[in-house]
Amino acid sequence: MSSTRTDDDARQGTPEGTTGADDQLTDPSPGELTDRAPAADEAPGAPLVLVLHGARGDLSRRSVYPALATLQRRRLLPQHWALLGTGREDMADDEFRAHVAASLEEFGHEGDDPEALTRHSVFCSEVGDDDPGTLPAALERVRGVLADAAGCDRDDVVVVHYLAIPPAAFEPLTRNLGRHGLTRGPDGRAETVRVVYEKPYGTDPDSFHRLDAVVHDALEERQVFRIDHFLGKEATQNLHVLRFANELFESVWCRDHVEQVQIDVPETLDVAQRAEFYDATGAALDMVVSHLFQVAAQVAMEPPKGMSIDNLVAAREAAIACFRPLDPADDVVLGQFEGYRDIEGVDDASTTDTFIAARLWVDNDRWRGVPFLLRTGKRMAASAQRVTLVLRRDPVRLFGDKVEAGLISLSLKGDGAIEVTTSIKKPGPELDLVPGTARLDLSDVEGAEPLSPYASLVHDVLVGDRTLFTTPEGLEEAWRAFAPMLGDARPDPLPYAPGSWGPAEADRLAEPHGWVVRG
Ligand SMILES: NC(=O)C1=CN([C@@H]2O[C@H](COP(=O)(O)OP(=O)(O)OC[C@H]3O[C@@H](n4cnc5c(N)ncnc54)[C@H](OP(=O)(O)O)[C@@H]3O)[C@@H](O)[C@H]2O)C=CC1
Ligand SMILES: O=C1O[C@H](COP(=O)(O)O)[C@@H](O)[C@H](O)[C@H]1O
Repeated sequence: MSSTRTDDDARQGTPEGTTGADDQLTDPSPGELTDRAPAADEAPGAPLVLVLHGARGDLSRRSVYPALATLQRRRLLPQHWALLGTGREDMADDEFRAHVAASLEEFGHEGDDPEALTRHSVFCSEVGDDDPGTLPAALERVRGVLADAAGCDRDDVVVVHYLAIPPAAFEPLTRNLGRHGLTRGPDGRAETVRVVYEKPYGTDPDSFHRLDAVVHDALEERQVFRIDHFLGKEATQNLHVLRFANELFESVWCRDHVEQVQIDVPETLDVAQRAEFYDATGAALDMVVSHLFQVAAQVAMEPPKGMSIDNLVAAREAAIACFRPLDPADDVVLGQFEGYRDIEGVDDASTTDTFIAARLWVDNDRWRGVPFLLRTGKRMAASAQRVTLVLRRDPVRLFGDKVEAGLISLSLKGDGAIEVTTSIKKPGPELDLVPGTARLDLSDVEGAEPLSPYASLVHDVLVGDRTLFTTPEGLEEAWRAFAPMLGDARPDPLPYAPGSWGPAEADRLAEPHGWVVRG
């Protein structure tokens, strides 16, 4: 998110703008770490220890190692760094390095250099309630080695704890990090220690409050980075640039010109790989209260006072504060795909939603009366991640009903794309109006070097940029708006055929235009 950083944003002694070396730790065993001299064109940065809790887990393999490999390849890691993987059972360093390499083999990208990552990697056992495990000692040793190599004080080494562990473990691990003195630097300063929380950060308002109280017992808010990876997507980051840097878009970004906003994430994906997690969660909790609400807020926000981190976060959260609590009776349709209950790990009588379509209202002057249509589900007809502003039709009606609604649409998938659909004259002898779409794939932009959401967000953590992370105030408002879905008013999920667009009742919500993503 560096394009929006300003000089006065807190950097907290971070390696902003550094160009990391690609091989400085020739033997990463704690106590034996060495470093090579930086090349002349490598800017120095604060050394970094990334402590990856849950290093053997699915998210680490699928997303975190590939993100680190990308950052390493793109020279976006600081010059001196190390990866400490943790787990409740110990593991030999060599085995861990093989695990990282195998993960990159499976989930990495062309050009990744596993060795450039594994030479920085060591494994240690997780901190427990009473037993500190091997982590605190390993951290101290690595901190010392990196400080020596960088020629800086041990106090200046930045430590990032990434909690890639099940959400139920967030509270106990946070307590244990505090208990074993891992939430502060050696000099007691908070600035050099950051903690990244995966989603979900609480599964209802109570668990959110409980977790946040534990987190704030152990950490200062500025140390906390709550990930919502939809905010890290290139196209999501482009939303406010598209709008605030271009009069063409900003001038129509309001109720006078926009008839509907659609945030649509249908997925063909099944849930069999994680049936137990999914059956306890469902589509609404998995996607809406987190990702879709945050993206809705990115669309709905008022122009921030400036482009600093604080201003952008405040603008996004002010938008969430205007979300009207969902009306489960009128504005929500839940679905469950046929055959879901036959999946191993799913309760035979499960009423878990695998689909949700919801109409969200944003009660402010800009958006009053404009429905924000949110939809997502598993086993649907197609996969897409699309934000669309459906524009009001030709106000002077010169062309009668021939004019299709104009669309401003962003695809959040992959590297992202921006599309504008307008009515045009079909070239030819007649005055035939047809819709025409201009599309810009963000990866085609000259000089573009798109980052995956995880690479982008991990990089932001390393440089201390909190723009794209959620805050307790914003989450509090998100839970307030979602709360009616947690009570007795929650509608029963309607059955839908796998490979379909969900229950037909969901089409009612998107009238009069209908869902833009239709296959
Ligand atoms: N997987 C994904 O694609 C996504 C995951 N997430 C989030 O990321 C986090 C991790 O998910 P994922 O990797 O799938 O989860 P896993 O179930 O794979 O667990 C990750 C690791 O956490 C450790 N672990 C398990 N239970 C505990 C515990 N009680 N205390 C401490 N450590 C524990 C285990 O390591 P060990 O046995 O070595 O201790 C395990 O390998 C979750 O919060 C999830 O919601 C978010 C988006 C996508
Ligand atoms: O967090 C989640 O997101 C994915 C979809 O996001 P993607 O960008 O990684 O495709 C979703 O499939 C999953 O259920 C949810 O937990």
